Amino acid sequence: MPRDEFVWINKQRPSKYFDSHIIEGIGDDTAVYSSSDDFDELLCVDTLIEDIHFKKSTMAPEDIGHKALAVNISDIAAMGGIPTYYMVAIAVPTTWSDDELEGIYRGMTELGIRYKMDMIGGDTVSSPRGLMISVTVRGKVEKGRALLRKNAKPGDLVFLTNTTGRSAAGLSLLLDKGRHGRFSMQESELVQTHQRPEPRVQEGRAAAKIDPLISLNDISDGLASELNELAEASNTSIELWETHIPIAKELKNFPEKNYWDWIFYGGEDFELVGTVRESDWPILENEIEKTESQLYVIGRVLEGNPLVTLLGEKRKTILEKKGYNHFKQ
Ligand SMILES: Nc1ncnc2c1ncn2[C@@H]1O[C@H](COP(=O)(O)OP(=O)(O)OP(=O)(O)O)[C@@H](O)[C@H]1O
Ligand SMILES: Cc1ncc(C[n+]2csc(CCOP(=O)(O)O)c2C)c(N)n1
Ligand SMILES: [Mg+2]
Ligand SMILES: [Mg+2]
Ligand SMILES: [Mg+2]
Repeated sequence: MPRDEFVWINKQRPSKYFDSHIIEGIGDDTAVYSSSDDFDELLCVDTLIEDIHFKKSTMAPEDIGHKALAVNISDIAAMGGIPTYYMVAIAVPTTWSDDELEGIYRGMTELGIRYKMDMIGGDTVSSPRGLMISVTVRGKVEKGRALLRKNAKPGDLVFLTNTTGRSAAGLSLLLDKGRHGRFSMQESELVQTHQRPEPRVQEGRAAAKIDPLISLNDISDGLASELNELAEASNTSIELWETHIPIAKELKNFPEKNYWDWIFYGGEDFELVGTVRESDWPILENEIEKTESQLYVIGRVLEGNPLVTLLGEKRKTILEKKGYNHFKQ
């Protein structure tokens, strides 16, 4: 039987933590620990590997640098936090030139500057095959206000920023034509979403204003997978309403018939999905209006076993946790 990434990680979870300052260890988008009277610290690490997360044919060096930092900033956003510092570990094969490495750092630094983040260290090694870049990001959030997955409560509305499936559609185009291929305007939008995801920090900060605290997750492995994680962490059941799921205009015009697979299971959207009490919905809507993002209600949290279901006009289907799973591809 193939291993499952999530089952495996759960097995590594220590039964207790020595340090009483740890608020959340393994199990959310970032670790959370208390540091001062005003702020809690957030810490996360995500890694990109050549041929798994990118190929030279799908991403320019600048895109790889941007994305390696962006996916981590996205985890800070998913906690409602502000990113502050980062460290970079890189393993480099001889097949990568100095210019390409400069490009990676250019893409990363440009994004870091936009968020006023400081790069404070890292590590450099050689690699026998394939480039690896692993970024560790530290962030902060007002004391006791991290937006944990377990905050979802029965009765909450499920919300999503913008649309999903665009990154997977962009990847499909890139695998087909290569990054120097000819793309229509709409195709270029999809490609851009895949290569340069924009972390939703402003949106996470907007969500963090709501009291009591809401639940939030960023979408790396796919909408279905992330909602299953929310359901598991909060011991609730989640029902999605098919007619409420937003479909990006670029997907509607896409010749590919089955964009629903990309929407639910594609991954790497780095949008935010969460749950909010119905009475707080207008406040969230008002706060998100101040950002560049659209906000959609896509379902409701119910009591019951951790499960994600999709209610269509005629039928009800279970959305399995079958997004991207590193041990199952
Ligand atoms: N090898 C590992 N050892 C210990 N803890 C891990 C390991 N891999 C992941 N974790 C922890 O498991 C939890 C879930 O990690 P995961 O990487 O799935 O979250 P994510 O970063 O939100 O998702 P993604 O990596 O798909 O962007 C986090 O708390 C993370 O720190
Ligand atoms: C060349 C190429 N092939 C496939 C993919 C798709 N992909 C890779 S990892 C991942 C999930 C998120 O990763 P993680 O769980 O590490 O955050 C997805 C959707 C890609 N980006 N590039
Ligand atoms: Mg995450
Ligand atoms: Mg991770
Ligand atoms: Mg992540």
